[in-house]
Amino acid sequence: MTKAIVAVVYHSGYGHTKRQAEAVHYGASQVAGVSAEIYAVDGADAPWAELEKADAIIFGAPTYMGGPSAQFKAFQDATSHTVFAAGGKWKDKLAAGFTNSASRSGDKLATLQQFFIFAAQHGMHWVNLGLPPGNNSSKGSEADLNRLGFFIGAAAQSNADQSAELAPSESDLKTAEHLGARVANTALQFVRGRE
Ligand SMILES: Cc1cc2nc3c(=O)[nH]c(=O)nc-3n(C[C@H](O)[C@H](O)[C@H](O)COP(=O)(O)O)c2cc1C
Repeated sequence: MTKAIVAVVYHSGYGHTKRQAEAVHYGASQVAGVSAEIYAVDGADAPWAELEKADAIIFGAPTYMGGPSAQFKAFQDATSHTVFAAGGKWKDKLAAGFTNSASRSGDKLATLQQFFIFAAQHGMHWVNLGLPPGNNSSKGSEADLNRLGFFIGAAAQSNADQSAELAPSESDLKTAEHLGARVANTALQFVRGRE
């Protein structure tokens, strides 16, 4: 049976984005034939060998000051040496992204766009969220999948005064699961196609 490896690599300062990352990982792990892995990173100390083996890498970080957290950006910057200059080790892998922040927008789009550019620099193929926007009509609600209305990746919102046990919302976690499953299914298509 065809096997594909999907790696989730993320940073979380206070645990909210960790919960989102775990939901992405869970979604990927539910797809038959996929081995799903999850790694927390903080700067250049990262599982480079494991990431090189993955067919898809899903990037995640909280949005801090309108971009990925500095800890995750330091991980990204380290790939200049460990991945790019080392021979384009991530070329033709799949990529996707997710982010979480306190405000409903909070400039999360800037973080996801930054991940997209980062993936393109490595020659990776970007997988978008693939869900219609939720909660954008009189019949919508906060329980809708993709309630924040993103297309490029998965977004989550965590109230600034709530701990990671309470936020992000169930709908945001389900949206994250959807992204993980979508990337996993797409990774299987790519692996089968290459075979
Ligand atoms: C340094 C810093 C900068 C932040 N900047 C933003 C921001 O630009 N937009 C926003 O909506 N929330 C911002 N927040 C709130 C966090 O995104 C929010 O608390 C998030 O849930 C933290 O995720 P974490 O628990 O995974 O670290 C910021 C928080 C910190 C600590």
